[in-house]
Amino acid sequence: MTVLLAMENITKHRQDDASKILFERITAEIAAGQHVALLGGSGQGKSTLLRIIARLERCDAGEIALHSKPIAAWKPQDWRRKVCYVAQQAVMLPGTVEQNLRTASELHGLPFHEALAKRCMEAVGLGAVDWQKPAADLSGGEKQRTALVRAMLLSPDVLLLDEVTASLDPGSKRLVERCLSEWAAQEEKALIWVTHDLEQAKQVSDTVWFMAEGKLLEHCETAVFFDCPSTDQARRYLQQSRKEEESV
Ligand SMILES: Nc1ncnc2c1ncn2[C@@H]1O[C@H](COP(=O)(O)OP(=O)(O)OP(=O)(O)O)[C@@H](O)[C@H]1O
Repeated sequence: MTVLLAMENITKHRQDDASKILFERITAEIAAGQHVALLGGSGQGKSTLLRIIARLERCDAGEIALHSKPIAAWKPQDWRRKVCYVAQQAVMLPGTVEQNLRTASELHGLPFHEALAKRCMEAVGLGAVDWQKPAADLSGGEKQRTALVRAMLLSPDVLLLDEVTASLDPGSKRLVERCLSEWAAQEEKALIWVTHDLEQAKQVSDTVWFMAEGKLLEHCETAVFFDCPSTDQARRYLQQSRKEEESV
C-alpha cells in the first residue's frame, strides 16, 4: 500500500476557547484507492479536520504530507488541486452552471473536459440541467451535485466529502454514491466521507476513522468497526445512531 496522504499528531484547539482542545494527536494515513468514512458525534471536529487536510484551516500542531512531501513545501494552489473539499453547503461561483464547471479547471490552468463534465452531470442525475442557467437559481441539491462534479473535474488525488448527500432525496443520493465510488475506483482516488448515515458509511467505505473525546479512537476496516468495535465509545455511538435511525 503506497501512502498518499499522511497525518501525524494533528492537534487543534477550539475556536471559541483556545485553551481547550478540539482534538489532539490524530495520526492516520490514506492510500490511493482507499475510501474512508470519518464518523463521530456532532461537534467532534470532523469538518474541521477535513478543512485542515484541505488547507482551508491550519492545525495548531502536527504534520501533514501528500506524496511524502510536507504541506508547507507545496504551493497552496497545487495542494488544493490535489486535495479538494466539498462542503455540505455548496458554494456556487457567480455566473452560469457552465461557468461554474469551467472556472475551477481554468483557475488551476487545466483544460476543461466538456464531454467528461456532461458524463459526470448525467451520472449524478443532472443530465437535463440547462448549463446556461444562473447557478444561483439551482436548487440546494442541484448546487450540491454541481459542486461535486466541479471538484471531480479537477481530478484530485484525495476528495474530501463533508455530508455531501445530506440535502439529497434518496434517488439522487444513490446516484451520487455510485458515481463517486465508480470514479474513485477507476481513477484510484482516495475519498474521505464525513457522514452521519451509517448505511452510507457501510456502503461507500472500506475503512472507518472514528472520532470521540477529542481523539481518533478507532481506525479499522469498515466491517470490523460495525461488527465488533473495540471501544465503549464506538459501541455507544453505534447504539445511539441506530436508535435515532429507528425513530425516524
Ligand atoms: N468557523 C468556526 N468558528 C467557531 N467555531 C467553529 C467553527 N467551525 C467549527 N467550530 C466549532 O468547532 C467544533 C467542531 O465543529 P465541526 O463542525 O468540525 O464538528 P463536526 O464533528 O463536523 O460536527 P457535525 O457532525 O455536527 O457537523 C464545534 O464546537 C463548532 O462549533
